[in-house]
Amino acid sequence: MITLRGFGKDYGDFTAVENIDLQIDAGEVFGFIGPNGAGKSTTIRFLATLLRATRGSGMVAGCDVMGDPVGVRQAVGYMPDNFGVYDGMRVWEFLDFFAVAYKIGRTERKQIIDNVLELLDLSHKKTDFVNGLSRGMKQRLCLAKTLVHDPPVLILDEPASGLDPRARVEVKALLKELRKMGKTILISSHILTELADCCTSIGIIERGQLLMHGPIDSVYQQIRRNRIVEIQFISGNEAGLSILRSSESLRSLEILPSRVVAELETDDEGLALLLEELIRAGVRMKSFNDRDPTLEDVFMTVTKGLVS
Ligand SMILES: Nc1ncnc2c1ncn2[C@@H]1O[C@H](COP(=O)(O)OP(=O)(O)OP(=O)(O)O)[C@@H](O)[C@H]1O
Repeated sequence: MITLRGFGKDYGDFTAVENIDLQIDAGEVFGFIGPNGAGKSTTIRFLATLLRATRGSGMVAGCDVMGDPVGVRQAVGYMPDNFGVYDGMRVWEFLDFFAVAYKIGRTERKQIIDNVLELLDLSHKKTDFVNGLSRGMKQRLCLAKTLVHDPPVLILDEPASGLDPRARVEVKALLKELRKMGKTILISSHILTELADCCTSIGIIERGQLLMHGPIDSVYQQIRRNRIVEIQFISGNEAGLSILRSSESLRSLEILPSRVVAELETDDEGLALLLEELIRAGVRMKSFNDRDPTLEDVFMTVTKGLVS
């Protein structure tokens, strides 16, 4: 549904995105992850036909991004990272404005607006002024406007940024609903945990380079050779830390107030030996937990060496 071939963008002599190759299949929810300034919005704005590529090309729903921008716009619902509205615009007028832009007829528009408002739980705000809505509701309204022309592809730039936890949960639930409706979704975020449970695949971008991408399970597996162990000491902390530090398999060590998080390049046997060594040295622990990597672990592992 979305393909990038050698996409790159320079702003003057600054390279914001190098050469990205990417493929997102129909029905996927692709999480585009990277810190501020990594090149997410630049890539997204290209796919939304708002920016020309310096090199490479892209296809969305069978339409060439640069050769057939009108076709791409018809296929895409785009949510920018920030959006403005005219003063004095009511919720239904905002949606009507976009529906007219997509050349949807008057009677059809009324029905569509009611449907998307219902889907996004905004029916009761239909005649309110947009500027009077809470941030969470504004984000939902912006999501609603991406749906008015029923596009197969949604491209959402940080849809949950600045929202409180409850509103973020609502956005996630909506994404799941939209996926069930068969939409292909590209969603960007710099908050990793935000995307962990709603994506089917992810791409990690850092300084304009796509460092890794693929189905979320295979990305986890690729870093699975590094084990993340959380240890809670009761006593013998110093001896415990010194054993960890002298372990050849140690890749990183994070000392938190409540626990120690060690990343070790080892297998089950290696972990068992380490645990034995700690116990033999008299270190007392209330937990030694080999936990599954989180999206954050994936990100830290993948970007290692590139993030200064
Ligand atoms: N119009 C522009 N002119 C010059 N530099 C730009 C322009 N737009 C973006 N950049 C630069 O390109 C780089 C990538 O920016 P981009 O907005 O794509 O990153 P991002 O990953 O979306 O970050 P954020 O999460 O902060 O939005 C940044 O260093 C940014 O300063």
